[in-house]
This record gives sequence, C-alpha cells and structure tokens, in this order.
Amino acid sequence: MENDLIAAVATGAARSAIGVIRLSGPEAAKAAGAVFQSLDGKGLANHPPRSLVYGTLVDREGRAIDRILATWSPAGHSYTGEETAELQCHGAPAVLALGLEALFAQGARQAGPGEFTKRAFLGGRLDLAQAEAVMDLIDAETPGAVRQAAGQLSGALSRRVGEIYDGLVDVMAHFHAVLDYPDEDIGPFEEKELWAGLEEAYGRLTALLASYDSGKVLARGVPCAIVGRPNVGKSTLLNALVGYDRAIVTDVPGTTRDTVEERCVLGGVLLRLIDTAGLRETEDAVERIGVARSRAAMERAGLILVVLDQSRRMTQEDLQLVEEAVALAPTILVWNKSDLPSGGIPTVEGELPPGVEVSAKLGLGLDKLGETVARLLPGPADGTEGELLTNARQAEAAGRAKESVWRAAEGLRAGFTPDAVLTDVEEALSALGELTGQSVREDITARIFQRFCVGK
Ligand SMILES: Nc1nc2c(c(=O)[nH]1)N(C=O)[C@@H](CNc1ccc(C(=O)N[C@@H](CCC(=O)O)C(=O)O)cc1)CN2
Ligand SMILES: Nc1nc2c(ncn2[C@@H]2O[C@H](COP(=O)(O)OP(=O)(O)OP(=O)(O)O)[C@@H](O)[C@H]2O)c(=O)[nH]1
Ligand SMILES: [Mg+2]
Repeated sequence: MENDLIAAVATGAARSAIGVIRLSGPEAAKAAGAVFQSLDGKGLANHPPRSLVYGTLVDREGRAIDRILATWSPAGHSYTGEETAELQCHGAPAVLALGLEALFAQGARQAGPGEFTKRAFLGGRLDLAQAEAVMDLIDAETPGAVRQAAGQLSGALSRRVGEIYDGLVDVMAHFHAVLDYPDEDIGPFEEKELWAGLEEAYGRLTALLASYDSGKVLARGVPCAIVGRPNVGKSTLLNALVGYDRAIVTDVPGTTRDTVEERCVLGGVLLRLIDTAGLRETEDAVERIGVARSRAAMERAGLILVVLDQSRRMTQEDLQLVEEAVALAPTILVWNKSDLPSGGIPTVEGELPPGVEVSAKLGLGLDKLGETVARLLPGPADGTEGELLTNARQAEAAGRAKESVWRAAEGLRAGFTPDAVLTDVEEALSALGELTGQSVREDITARIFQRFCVGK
C-alpha cells in the first residue's frame, strides 16, 4: 500500500523562536509549495532539493501568515526515505496551527506519534534499535544518556547484536550441512567447533544482558529514597539538590507527611529523588501512613540516602535504619548539618556504608555527595556507550536468545538430533532479530512507535 501524505509540527507545542512543520509522502514538495510563495516566484519544487528557500507562508485562504524558509528532499534522500518537505516558521503555536491547516487543505493528514520514524524503519533506513535510539535521544536528560542514544542511533548496539547473530548463523550452517548429508555423522572435531560457537554466543549474550544494569540507569535514572529520622534535614537536602524550594521545611519534626518526588542530576547520574516522612513511632494516623510510604520508597529505591544529623549522637534507631537500607540498595550516609558542632562520632561495630558530610542548608558538600554517587553507581565502561541494552523489551529478547543458546548447547551435549539443536538456534536467531526488528511482530512495532512524540 502506498503511504499517504502526513504532516505535523516537529518542534513541540511551546512558543519558540523557530517552529518546523514537516511533511512526508507523495508530492510533499507540491503540497508545501501550494502554501508557500518563494520571493523569486518559482515554485518550491523548482528549486534544487535540500536547499533553503525564503518566502511567504499563506493560510488556506491565501493570506500571508509568516515569512519562512522552506526546503524539500526527493524520495530516497530523506529521513523517512519518502519525498519530504519542511517549513521553518516563527515558532508561534498559532502560526504553526494555521500552516498545518493549510497543508491539510492540500490533502495532507495529521501524522500520528512516531509516524515519520516508523516510515524510516519500514523503509529500511533505520533498524528498530536505531529507531528506539531516536526517542531515547529526545528523552535524554544527562550527557551519558545522550551519548548512549547517539551511539545506538549510529548502529553500535545493532552491530553488537549482529556479531552474535552472525556467529549463530555459522553454527546453523554447520548443522544444515549435517542434515543435508545425513550419512556423515558429526565428527568430534566438528562437534567441538559447534560447541565453541555456542559458547561464544552464550558469553556474548551474558555480557549484553549484563549491560542492561548500567543501560537502565542511563536511560531511566535511579529511584533514590532520602530517609532518616524526623528533622535531620531530608527535605532541605532535596531542595538543595533540585535547586529550589520544592518541599516544605520547618523545625517541627514530622513536617513531611507524604512522599515528594523530583528529579536531579548528581554525579552525572539522573536521580529520581523521593523525599520521605521522617521515620519514628507515632500515634498520628496521617504520619503513620507517611512512615509506611517511606519504607515503601526504600524498597523500590536503587540508591538510598540515609540522612543523619551529625550535631546529634547516632542512635540505635539510626543504626537499625542503616542496616535496613544496606540490605535493600546501595546506601550513602549523609551526615547533615556539618555547619553545627559535631555531636560526637559514635563507636560502631562493623562497617558503615560510605559517608559524606554536608550542610544541606548552606549547600556544602554536595559535590562530594555527587562523587560518591558516581563511585557507587558506575556508568558504562568507556567506549561501550551506544551498545548497552536500555529498555525492558530489548533485555527480554536478549534473555530469550540466551536461554535458547543454552538449550542448544545442552542438546548438543546430550547427543540430541541435529534438527532438535537447530530449532533452539533458530529461536535464538529470531529473538535476536527482534532487537533490530528483522523478526518483530507488527503489533509490537506499533506499540514501540506509539511511545514516540508527534512529529518524530
Ligand atoms: N530539519 C531537520 N533536522 C533534523 C531532522 C530532520 O528530518 N529535519 N532529523 C530527523 O528527524 C534528524 C537528522 N536525521 C536525518 C537523517 C537522514 C536524513 C537524510 O536526508 N538522509 C538521506 C541523505 C543523506 C545524505 O545527505 O547523504 C539518506 O539517508 O539518503 C536527514 C535527516 C535531526 N535533525
Ligand atoms: N544548621 C543546619 N540546619 C539544618 C540543615 N539542614 C536542615 N536544617 C534544619 O533542620 C530543620 C529540619 O529540616 P527539614 O529539612 O524539614 O528536616 P526533615 O528531615 O525533612 O524533617 P521531617 O520532614 O520532619 O522528617 C529545619 O529547621 C532546617 O532548617 C543544615 O545543614 N544545617
Ligand atoms: Mg521533611
């Protein structure tokens, strides 16, 4: 089926200096040319492709609504692979809405979420991992996330997956040879080679799956619970980290009742901070629910900041809380109120998690805290950005591939018939193909692109 002509604002709904309307599909240049009058009077499509042409944008009644730059690209030389056109307008939502309406009057229709990138994928210009990278790039909130997504967009993850795929295809070819010449048994030498091929794939898949740990952190950030006894300065710390007065701070113990969530980047890591109600035994019904929520936040955290008031002596409850935290997630002790005299360092049996002295109120020691976060949650090894798994779909497919390779190896060892082993290898190949989109179901593809923004 021939794709129809789609149009959308590509630059979001906010007022901005420039706003871009893009078009893709048959005769995109003609439709764009119909709402655009170049200063030299030539139609847009009569200008060389991929050059910027200055002129007037008109609404569906032909009234001037902006002075803009327009461009078009021929099919085969564009993001989607189709003929495309772009109108670079002033970024007023009203201008863009009128321009879009004028294009609808020329037969274009509103593009759905991710529809441009979906066409690029279906047209073979991007594989599925690259298409996902486009959205990850738009969503990136840290430099690390940007580099990961850019590397994946350049094909780093696809190449890593492709190498494993090719290795398994070699193994398959061997088995096919055996199946085609059934009179010749697998010789011991050949069997060793097959075994080595499966082992190699298994090792690489294990490493690939392990990359999801840091990939997940890069792409989605880490839920980080801020816990401690009442009044130690948890909310003050949250405010210091996010840079504005997000949570209520008072000198009344029990100020924070409900959890307060806000994101910040600390030590290069995106933290999804959760400020919690101070932990204590209480008769207050509301506060009790708050304390239960504090514990729940700790349980889903990937990092726990236990805040302590260093101007007071550490208590038995403090120690117990530290123990609980350490059992749940990487933990940092934040010795707050370093601007006040020390309450004395307690003697503690056993080892405490890493600690940092800060004054949340004065904003002191936050750099040190950042360094400790970076040390505790190390990013990916240098040069591996772009080839990490970053979402559950990818990790699930890689996990299935790994299991199939394991079954194939087990089968080989148990002396199963070659076709039984082959079935497992085929399953591994199919699971790997889902990562790059070679063998992915249409409904899954649709769901992936639904997550994209309109105009992308
Ligand atoms: N104005 C504008 N900026 C943009 C995009 C766009 O579509 N328009 N992009 C997207 O949303 C991204 C860039 N991605 C692009 C990818 C491929 C082609 C393209 O025309 N490829 C052709 C020609 C390559 C060449 O010059 O050799 C091709 O692959 O054949 C264009 C943009 C980010 N910036
Ligand atoms: N001197 C000093 N005071 C601080 C510091 N951090 C917080 N405080 C004070 O400690 C008191 C309690 O601060 P909060 O941030 O509300 O404490 P909290 O841990 O969130 O308390 P709850 O919500 O009740 O559990 C306030 O009066 C703060 O101004 C600090 O670094 N130095
Ligand atoms: Mg508080």
